[in-house]
Amino acid sequence: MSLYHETAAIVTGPSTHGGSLKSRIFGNKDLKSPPAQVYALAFESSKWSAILKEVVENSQLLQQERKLTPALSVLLVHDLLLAKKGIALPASHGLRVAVEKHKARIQAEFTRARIRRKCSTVEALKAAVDAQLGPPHPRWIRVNTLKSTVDEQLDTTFKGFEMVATVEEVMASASTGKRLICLDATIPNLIAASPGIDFTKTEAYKAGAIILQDKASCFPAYLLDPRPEHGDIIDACSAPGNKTTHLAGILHERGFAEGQRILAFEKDKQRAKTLEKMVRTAGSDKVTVIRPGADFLKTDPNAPEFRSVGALLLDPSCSGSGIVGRDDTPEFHLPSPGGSRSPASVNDANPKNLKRKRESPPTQTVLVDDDGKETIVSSEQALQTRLEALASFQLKILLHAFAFPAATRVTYSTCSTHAAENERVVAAALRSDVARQRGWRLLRRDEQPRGLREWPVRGDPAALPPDEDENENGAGAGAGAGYGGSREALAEACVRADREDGRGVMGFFVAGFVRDAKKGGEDDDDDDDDDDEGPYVRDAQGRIVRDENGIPTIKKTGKKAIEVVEEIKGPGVEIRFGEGEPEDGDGPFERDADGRIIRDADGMPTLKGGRRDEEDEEEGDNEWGGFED
Ligand SMILES: C[S@@+](CC[C@H](N)C(=O)[O-])C[C@H]1O[C@@H](n2cnc3c(N)ncnc32)[C@H](O)[C@@H]1O
Repeated sequence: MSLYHETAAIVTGPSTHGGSLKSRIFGNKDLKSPPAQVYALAFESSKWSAILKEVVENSQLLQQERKLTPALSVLLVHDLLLAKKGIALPASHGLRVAVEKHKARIQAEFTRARIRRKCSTVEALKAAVDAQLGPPHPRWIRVNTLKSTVDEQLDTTFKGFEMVATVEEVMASASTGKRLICLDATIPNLIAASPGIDFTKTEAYKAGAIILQDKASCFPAYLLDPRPEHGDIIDACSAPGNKTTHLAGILHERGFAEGQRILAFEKDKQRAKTLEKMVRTAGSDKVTVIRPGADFLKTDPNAPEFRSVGALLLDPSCSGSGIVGRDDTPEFHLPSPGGSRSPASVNDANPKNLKRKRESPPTQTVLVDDDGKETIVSSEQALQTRLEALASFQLKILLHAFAFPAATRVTYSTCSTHAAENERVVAAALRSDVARQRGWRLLRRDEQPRGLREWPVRGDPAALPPDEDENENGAGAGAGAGYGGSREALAEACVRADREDGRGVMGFFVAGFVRDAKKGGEDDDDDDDDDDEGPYVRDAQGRIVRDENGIPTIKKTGKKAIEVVEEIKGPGVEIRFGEGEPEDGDGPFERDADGRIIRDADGMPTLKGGRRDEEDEEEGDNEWGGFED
């Protein structure tokens, strides 16, 4: 089968089978033609197909040449008009002859299509067609400080490039063919280069001195801001290793503390091999301990090996909806076999209309997450179900990280644009027991490293329900219930990147969490729950399940909390549920100045009035942690 027949089968096959165009082509073992050639023809023809459909229909090609199918006609006419070497078939091949016979008419229709779009040259038409794909993205190159410096790279890899001041100038060079670079103003050691330049053949790339990494993907390690005093750093979801090696680069510049390591978890053994290769090439293998096939969620945060873990970077699997070029293949427009003349669809070249087209929900989309799991999203409901499953896993990872006893910094990131995987996961994490007991809070914008403090694209407050603490003006009443402040404050602390806003980045989200090491550590009296989620039974969303009187059930015993309280409370202690705070608002036990329950040497709480709870001791139930959710 020829290149054209194979490509026609791909572009007309169901796009929901086999994932993105790239994976459908490169994963197709039956292809006879080189996959790269099939991909280039499929992609470029799709990009031009709205115009080519018009040309084929208006030239009546399909009526004249009955053996041509609509898909074949678009592919062949594409190469006839736009490929440097024309149709890639021998001159006597039937398909080539069938199209070239009508060359004059086809070219005349192409000229008419161009003029209808008010493009004075073919170059101008090409630029209009490229505009369909949104702003061109620069090549982002992170200089790996373990192996090189920006100055060294400017003198070698980027010799001959012209330095400009802004990324907008770099992006604009897509149409001029100039080779431009600029030093990024947000992330240290990051360079933006003109779109379309292939750096994978350079010596620096092969040696691991430069790493191709989108600017937004550099946010998490920079926000985590790892330092020698943080002890071991966990990268919980590491492969392919962009952020693992970035962490190593930052720590290298600051100087690793004696024995300080990066512990890199990767559940997928196959992906762990890529991680190993990347870590080795980047020269960070001596400071990185890779756990191939290890599930971060199965680690015991209190295990001695994690005693000195001070910071964790969490970049879990997500829907990947922010990734540039993952499934951005333009629609393939087929000409009508009947040859009805196309209306002069000038709107197809109007970038405004094209953008609207891209944004309108596709009839059927395939979500491909980092685990390679594909979900056909044919309805809003199917998308919501997938997002809920991802968000529940992402929240679990975050709460697990909060439980590491010495941890004081955590970053949570996704390459998703969905609030369900982003702001809402952050809000749910802040509402969790483990966050409250250990004192985790968001790293405010004014506390972030300068580059991200100044980065203007922030979280979306509208994506969040009002906080329990928030008054009707939207102002937060302070920490405590809910996520401890206003929606605006939470959103301001979150960092987003928008792939459509002309800053040349992929869609991304990151938030940082910090806590005071003294609160909720191993010795903290309040921190005696069964697991990360506290002592009460919870629903799938992590909310405490209460009965009609507002009474929670204790996980360990299966008893209603009131029954236990009845068991442990002494005479005269009145506890009211469902009306807010019991008694004076602090519960029945004595508390210290910081509000923590006072316990004796055996860990038993002391009831107000001085009585230690005997029955509780008899039951052997010393897990009681008060009334806080
Ligand atoms: C978004 S990717 C990470 C990208 C990576 N941080 C980078 O910048 O190169 C998510 C990765 O997490 C891995 N993963 C998912 N769940 C995991 C778990 N429970 N424990 C460890 N790794 C996990 C997936 O296999 C996938 O390789």
